[in-house]
Amino acid sequence: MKTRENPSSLILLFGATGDLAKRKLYPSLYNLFRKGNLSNRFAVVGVARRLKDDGEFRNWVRDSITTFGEKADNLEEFISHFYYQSHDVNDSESYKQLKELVDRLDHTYQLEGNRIFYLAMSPEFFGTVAEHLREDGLTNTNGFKRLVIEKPFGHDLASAIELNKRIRSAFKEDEVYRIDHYLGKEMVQNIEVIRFANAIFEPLWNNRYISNIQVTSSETLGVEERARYYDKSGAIRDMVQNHMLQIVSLLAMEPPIRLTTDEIRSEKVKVLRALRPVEGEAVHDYFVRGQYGEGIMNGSKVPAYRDEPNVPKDSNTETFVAGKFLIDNFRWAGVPFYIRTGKRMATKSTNIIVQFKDIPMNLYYKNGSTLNPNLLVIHVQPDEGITLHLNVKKTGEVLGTTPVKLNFSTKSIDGINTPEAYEKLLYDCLRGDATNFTHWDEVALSWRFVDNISEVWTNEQADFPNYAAGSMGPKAAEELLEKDGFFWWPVNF
Ligand SMILES: NC(=O)C1=CN([C@@H]2O[C@H](COP(=O)(O)OP(=O)(O)OC[C@H]3O[C@@H](n4cnc5c(N)ncnc54)[C@H](OP(=O)(O)O)[C@@H]3O)[C@@H](O)[C@H]2O)C=CC1
Ligand SMILES: O=C1O[C@H](COP(=O)(O)O)[C@@H](O)[C@H](O)[C@H]1O
Repeated sequence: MKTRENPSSLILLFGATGDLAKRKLYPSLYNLFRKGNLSNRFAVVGVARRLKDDGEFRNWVRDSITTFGEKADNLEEFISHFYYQSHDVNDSESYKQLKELVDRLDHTYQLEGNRIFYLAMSPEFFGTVAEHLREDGLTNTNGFKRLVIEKPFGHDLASAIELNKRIRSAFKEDEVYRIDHYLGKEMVQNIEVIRFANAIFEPLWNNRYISNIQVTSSETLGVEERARYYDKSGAIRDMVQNHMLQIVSLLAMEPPIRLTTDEIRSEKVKVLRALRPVEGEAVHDYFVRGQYGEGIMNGSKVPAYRDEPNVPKDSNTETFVAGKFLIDNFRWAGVPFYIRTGKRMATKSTNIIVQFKDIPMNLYYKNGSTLNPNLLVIHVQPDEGITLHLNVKKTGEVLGTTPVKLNFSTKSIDGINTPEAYEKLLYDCLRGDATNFTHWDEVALSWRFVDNISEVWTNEQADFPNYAAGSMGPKAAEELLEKDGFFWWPVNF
């Protein structure tokens, strides 16, 4: 057991009866516990409005783990650390009671005043809760205090600034852990290692050798039960402002001088500062939006976005975005970074394809044949690994070449499933490592970029739907690359 090196902590979880807590947070915490990555000195206080006592709450947590996680022998021991308070976060009086409970558990479990406040609830409450935590003395502690905050962090730059002000009235920047769960994914974390630990890639990682980079994050699911949130957000705010721009930052950043949180984040910030703004009419040249119509998926008919529950029949919200980013610095001048993401697409897949430039001259030219470009594919999900596409001699021929793939899969080397993103991020937070959480500067710069696009799209009614559920998005997304002489490589290439 590694428990001794892990700090004790009380985890105060707001939104304890919600979907995220049930599907991700309890199973992840339990995984940490059963692997010895959570100190035995911990307690979880769940907060939500629903009336429950500790026993009912523990049943809820147990159910969530047996349904969505992996069960093991010490599940009951784990669950005995859970407590519940029924509490409306707008009700000022409840925080006093909460403080009493927290102080009592602090003493019982010898938690040394260490506190993690996790806001797994609708963003409209983030500011209110943070302020109450300060006003009612919950943040007044001798141990560490950390605020984990779910996305979305604001709806645009102005609302993000406002929210940040409220949060910062109670927590310092280095106490705020803004979750972007893509930063917890194994292969997203691997981008830095692939780049900075391999002599064969680092010297080529620039505009002299790379022609373009493509990042695809396609989903097969539709909007599900989340239309009330999603229809006000759309894919640009839901996926591009955070996950896609984070991936682009990691792909484009300069090597940090050392692997500290501040150094890594500051290199990512520089990329976001170097993003060429896309505004006004240029939005139409650089970005494509789409909304799914009805279609066939897995042999069954699925409805159009506008026919999903709680979606207005004339919704102008995009469920698909493709875009081209240009990064105006010495390393990347002239190299397009293409991204696309959408719901109800043909396949669930996230991957990154780095396309290298053609060699200066083809010695193996035969009957009009061309050499395939070298590609480095980083498979983020569902498979995790990398594939390097090369050309080799075609056996038995003098001039013939054939493409081959060198494959690495994390499963083949580790033989186990890599931990779920939330498990890694919770672990980082417990240890006080904020590297894989987004700094305020990253959030602000991302909104600044995205706001220009949203503004144009909000003011123009789109001709939706423009792609069928089960396809890879609208035709205009293909044309975005074709006009630059490229095409989207297949996602599972
Ligand atoms: N679900 C997911 O997969 C993902 C979610 N997120 C983010 O996580 C956050 C939570 O999402 P999700 O779990 O899906 O949301 P849910 O709507 O499922 O859960 C909301 C939670 O907040 C509680 N709640 C609502 N109003 C109040 C109130 N006034 N006072 C106290 N508690 C309240 C609800 O409990 P009760 O009704 O009992 O009060 C419930 O526990 C959001 O920011 C979302 O964007 C991010 C990525 C993925
Ligand atoms: O943050 C979000 O991400 C999910 C996709 O996450 P993944 O880990 O399954 O790729 C997306 O469905 C959701 O709309 C968005 O809010």
